[in-house]
Amino acid sequence: MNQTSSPRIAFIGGGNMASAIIGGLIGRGVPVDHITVVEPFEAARAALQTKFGITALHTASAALAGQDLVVWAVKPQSFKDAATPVAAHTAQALHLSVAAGITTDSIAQWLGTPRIVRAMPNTPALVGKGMTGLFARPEVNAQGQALIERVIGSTGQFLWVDAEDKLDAVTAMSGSGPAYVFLFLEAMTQAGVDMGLTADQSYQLAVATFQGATELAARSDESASVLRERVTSKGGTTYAAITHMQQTELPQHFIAALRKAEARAKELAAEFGK
Ligand SMILES: NC(=O)C1=CN([C@@H]2O[C@H](COP(=O)(O)OP(=O)(O)OC[C@H]3O[C@@H](n4cnc5c(N)ncnc54)[C@H](OP(=O)(O)O)[C@@H]3O)[C@@H](O)[C@H]2O)C=CC1
Ligand SMILES: O=C(O)[C@@H]1CCC=N1
Repeated sequence: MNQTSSPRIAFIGGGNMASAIIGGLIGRGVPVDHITVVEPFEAARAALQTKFGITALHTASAALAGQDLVVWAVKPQSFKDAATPVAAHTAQALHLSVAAGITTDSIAQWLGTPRIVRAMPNTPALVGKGMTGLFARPEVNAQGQALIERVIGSTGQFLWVDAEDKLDAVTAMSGSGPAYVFLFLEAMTQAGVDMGLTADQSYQLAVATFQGATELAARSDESASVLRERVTSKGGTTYAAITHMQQTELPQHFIAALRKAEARAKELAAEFGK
């Protein structure tokens, strides 16, 4: 495995999450001919060709031999079936799974190797603003971890967790999190339209507000609650909105929703693991 030139990376599954990571890698200069994708779904193969100029394989083949890294980006329910034809060619590779819930014990059993890192990325990886939680099994050495950091680092930020089950919390937070933000954007846009703005104006205001507020939080030493209070003039407009949100227990509902996502990650492990 060469740490100085671009690694050879195979993706098993070429859907939404694989495309987001591939977009990040290509954006950071990884040559397209170092990326191999196995993807049975014709429309997904066509999308990879159009977006990245990648001709994906229909099924696993000897072309998978000699890869530095195999990235598992299939749905949790497809993982076990997908593993068998790939395992025959990739015993020497390091493996990186992004599948929600599926444990490295299950994956090690299916692939016949314990050299596995589990990751929970998110779709902003596509624009280099991803956030990925990582967990390495003890069998993955420092060189393997450095390769993962290089690959995932090309898609944005990452953090390592010291226990595998913490990835279920990461899944509920940053893995699923972009969908929560998009839901808020949809609701804010609808509110703007209801108040007489055009849909385009409302969407621009909503997106810019998230961008500005999160950038302010990222750069500030102050907590989110202090930043919130600074917007909330006593008896003013924000106060009216925040009071309604608190009285209707929006924060509690939001927290409960994230716990549902965490619980679902654990269910996926039980349903589709070994
Ligand atoms: N989307 C996201 O934001 C995130 C997703 N993840 C994880 O990433 C994984 C993929 O999710 P996502 O990209 O959204 O799903 P997608 O359905 O978009 O992509 C998965 C792709 O894998 C293909 N596939 C199915 N079976 C095989 C096989 N045997 N060999 C190769 N490819 C196969 C599917 O084809 P077909 O449709 O024909 O089955 C599909 O195109 C999941 O495990 C998910 O938990 C993690 C973090 C964030
Ligand atoms: O919804 C899911 O199950 C996947 C995992 C995190 C984001 N998407």
